[in-house]
Amino acid sequence: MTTLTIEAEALHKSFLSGRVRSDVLRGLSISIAASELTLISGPSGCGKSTLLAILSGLLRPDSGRVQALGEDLWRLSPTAMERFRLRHTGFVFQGFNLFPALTALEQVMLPLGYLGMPLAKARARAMATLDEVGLSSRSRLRPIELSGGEKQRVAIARALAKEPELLFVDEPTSALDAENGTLVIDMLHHIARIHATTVLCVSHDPRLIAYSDRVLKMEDGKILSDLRNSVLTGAPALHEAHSK
Ligand SMILES: Nc1ncnc2c1ncn2[C@@H]1O[C@H](COP(=O)(O)OP(=O)(O)OP(=O)(O)O)[C@@H](O)[C@H]1O
Repeated sequence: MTTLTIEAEALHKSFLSGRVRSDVLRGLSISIAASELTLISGPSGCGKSTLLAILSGLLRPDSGRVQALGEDLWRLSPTAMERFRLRHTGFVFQGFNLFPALTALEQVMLPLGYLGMPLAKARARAMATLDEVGLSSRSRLRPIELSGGEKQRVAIARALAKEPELLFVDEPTSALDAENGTLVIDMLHHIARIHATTVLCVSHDPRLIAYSDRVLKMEDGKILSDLRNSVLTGAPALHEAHSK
């Protein structure tokens, strides 16, 4: 049976630029299954990042509802929302968002400190997570000493170390070359599989499709199609499940 971790209903979001209002999400509904890598793809400006921000508790929708891990997300108080994000979610962004002054190990330890984890335990966990992304030998280096692919892997380790149920990923490969891009995609797939993490990724990188369990295509503020990858069930390619 599929367990749903995120269910959103009738999301609307518009932005005002000067006097012009643009409707970015127009009554979008979506359900995300647990322990899968779901990819949201679609043309530039169609609202992918806006949707991700709303589903992850970073941006309030104008209307509609988001149920995440059983919580009615946008009814939480600001403090409860902050706690929810700290305990249950991890983020990976296109620009890595690493602190220039911190080593790879310190970057990964940081959120564990916010969670109140004792230093020795946080250090051991951070080292184990860096090892998992193939960077144990790079733990003492600062971002300036790391390649783009390595920086993104540190960002993944930082998000993963606190073992979040939900991992939100925005354009993880757009700053990377083909080899590093593929490595990062493979890693996200591995995380969903091995850690049973729900990974929700927005990207227009077609390489991500083959690694995703499900691909949702967005256009004009709505989900146009919902494709399930049947690689896991032995079939070779994506097939159309249904469209909304
Ligand atoms: N804070 C904001 N204020 C005004 N307009 C915004 C804001 N955030 C997003 N938009 C607009 O909303 C639309 C959707 O943006 P969004 O970043 O969600 O698209 P996207 O599909 O992720 O695009 P891309 O693939 O290029 O990153 C765009 O037209 C963008 O300019």
